[in-house]
Amino acid sequence: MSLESSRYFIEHINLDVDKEYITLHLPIDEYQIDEEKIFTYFKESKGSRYWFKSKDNTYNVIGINYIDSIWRDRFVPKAVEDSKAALFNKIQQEALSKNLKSKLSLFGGTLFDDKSSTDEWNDFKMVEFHLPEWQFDLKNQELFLTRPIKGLVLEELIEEISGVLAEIETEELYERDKPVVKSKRDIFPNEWKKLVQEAVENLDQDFKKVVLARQKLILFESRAKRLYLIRRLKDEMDTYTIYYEKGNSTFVSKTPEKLFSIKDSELTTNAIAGSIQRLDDQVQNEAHKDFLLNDDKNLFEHKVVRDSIISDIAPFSQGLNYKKIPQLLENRYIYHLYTPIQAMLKEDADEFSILKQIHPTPAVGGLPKEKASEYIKEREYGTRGLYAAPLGIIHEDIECEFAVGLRSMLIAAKSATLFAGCGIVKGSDPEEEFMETEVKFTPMLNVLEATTNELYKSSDSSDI
Ligand SMILES: C=C(O[C@H]1C=CC=C(C(=O)O)[C@@H]1O)C(=O)O
Repeated sequence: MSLESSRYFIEHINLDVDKEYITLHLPIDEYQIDEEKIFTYFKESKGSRYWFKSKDNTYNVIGINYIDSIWRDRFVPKAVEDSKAALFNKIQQEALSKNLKSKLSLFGGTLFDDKSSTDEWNDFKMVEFHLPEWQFDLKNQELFLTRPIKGLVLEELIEEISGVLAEIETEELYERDKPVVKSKRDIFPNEWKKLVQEAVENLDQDFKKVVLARQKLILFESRAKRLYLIRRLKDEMDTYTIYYEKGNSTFVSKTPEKLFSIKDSELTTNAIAGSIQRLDDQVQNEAHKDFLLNDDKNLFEHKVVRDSIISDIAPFSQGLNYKKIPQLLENRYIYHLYTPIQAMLKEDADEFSILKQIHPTPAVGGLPKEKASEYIKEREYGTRGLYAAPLGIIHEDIECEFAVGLRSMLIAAKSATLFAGCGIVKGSDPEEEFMETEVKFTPMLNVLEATTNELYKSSDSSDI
């Protein structure tokens, strides 16, 4: 940051005493900083940090210290919209340079559903979005710093910012200890297979699909090192990176699935459903891809997801665009059937009403949506919390991007709970679905370097 030019802008700011916060927005492209250095510098802020990187790199945002938040125990779109407007209204936003690209954002989302939560999700509320004190936009190399206006000396702030940036830049990055995994075990594996069988028997002409998830529990010898995770999360391409600390919990996801994004009144979303494993063997992979693109069960599973998303967004749209035949989405460990969808939004559309309507898509819930959601709430073991939930970035206007928290885990002091599910339709086979969930655990097992089977507890794996 050129101090001189920022000083020029600072001198022309009049603090607005009717506002609670001031946000300074400035370029940081002169500094060599990255996510690891930022997290290393702000180690004292543990429990109040996030990192959200979108699949296409539209966003690569890190937030440190939740200075203010909007939250609700129930998801009422109008109430959340009002809280968002009230929060942005408290902020005096000042740009310290011309031609800046990023926008001030809130990060957060909603829980999967309102099933009363076990203790493990206590740190997270039904709906919450956070305004960070420090928001680093690594894509555009810009910074937003938000501070209370009361008692503020603006000139000192600019010295503080350049001091902090210089220190971040010189942070030493050294080898991080990998978490020592003591054991891993599937939670109720046999019961889950029975549940799948029961669902297959319950499905009919009306109740077409339900997504059933299961969990894997990993225990560490000592506390999981967060900086180690940050480094490991850089590894996988073509997925979102979601790293979300709140209190004593950390939710981590490497999801391939966008829920939707809105930019310039255009909504972009996709249907992702229907899967097959990706192997190291090129010949076998070609056979897998060919099978997936032509398999009736997977094509049906995909079509119900696509049609449901389209009917959910239709009331908000004045034009829809998508192809009838699905494409392939190639992730590191898995292939999915994939249909990109675009919609031009009506003028009065708002992001929270769309979010409420579209989530859960049948890729994570089922069809019909209400019936499937009830089934999951009643029959699935445990609470999903942020697994398969919408998480993302919102702005003062309607622009936003939400991902679906798949391929994910919840980390507490000395444990990680991994989540994976799959779409059950008529004809699904419990053993095959079990194997598919195994594949979907791989991204998080890989982050923890816990892919080896030797770590499985020899005792009854359903015993938790
Ligand atoms: C529910 C999950 O994946 C969904 C997303 C893509 C493909 C899916 C499938 O083929 O079953 C699932 O619907 C999960 O990863 O936990």
